[in-house]
Amino acid sequence: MALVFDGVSFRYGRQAPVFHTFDLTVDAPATVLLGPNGAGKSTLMGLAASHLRPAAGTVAFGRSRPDRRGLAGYRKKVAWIPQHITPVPGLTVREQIAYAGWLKGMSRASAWESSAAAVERVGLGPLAGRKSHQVSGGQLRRMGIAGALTHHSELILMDEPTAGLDPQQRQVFRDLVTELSASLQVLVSTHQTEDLSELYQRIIVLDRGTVRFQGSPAEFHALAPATAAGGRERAEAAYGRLVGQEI
Ligand SMILES: Nc1ncnc2c1ncn2[C@@H]1O[C@H](COP(=O)(O)OP(=O)(O)OP(=O)(O)O)[C@@H](O)[C@H]1O
Repeated sequence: MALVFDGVSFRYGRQAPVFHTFDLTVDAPATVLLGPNGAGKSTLMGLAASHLRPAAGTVAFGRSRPDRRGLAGYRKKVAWIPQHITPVPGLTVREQIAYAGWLKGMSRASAWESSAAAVERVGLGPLAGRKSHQVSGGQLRRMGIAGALTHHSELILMDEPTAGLDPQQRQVFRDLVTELSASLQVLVSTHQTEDLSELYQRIIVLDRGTVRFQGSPAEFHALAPATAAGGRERAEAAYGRLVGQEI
């Protein structure tokens, strides 16, 4: 299914617009969003998550729209995993995962039942009974993903999911993105260039509210000079050509 921005304009208060009649279609199983500080990545994620409202234009996921009538249905399909998930005091990891399903309109019983598979899928089975305030930042983010899986999200938005994680937790996340994108869609904003071609079918480079590049990892790497060697070096060189700076 496609996440479509059609003629979207957005500004914070009276500041200059972050997006002006912005068009974008995101339809690959796994897409990565790159861009320098202030490019508009978080704003784009906020609009896609329906936490921010465009002043003009529309955002849609398939036939679902975050308008007054469709908002609850849209938020069930499109899940947003912020960098910082807040543990709910007193709840265990599995209870908080089930709670996420209940918040999206599932019955307690079906949310609890559905959370069993979700907790295993993100590798938190051994921690299911632990209080959610007693797990690490990376585990909390995986708990957020399990909540999205509990209510059967079809698109998961992840804002800098690996920021601040150690190499082992980053690898856990990379494996999870690959596994998730086999059955649903993921859109990840990141500053990490490692493994782009292994993880994502589509790369988008955003700069000052404009799409500078959208294409496959092979097309992205082809922008790098022939002298650039490995995958990461090619990605950084390609990015530098597009936005005039390093990632
Ligand atoms: N809450 C806010 N209020 C006012 N201006 C904001 C707010 N959030 C972002 N901005 C501005 O909107 C523009 C886009 O910011 P945004 O956070 O979307 O970029 P970003 O690509 O996510 O940057 P970073 O990589 O630094 O997180 C920037 O000029 C920023 O200063």
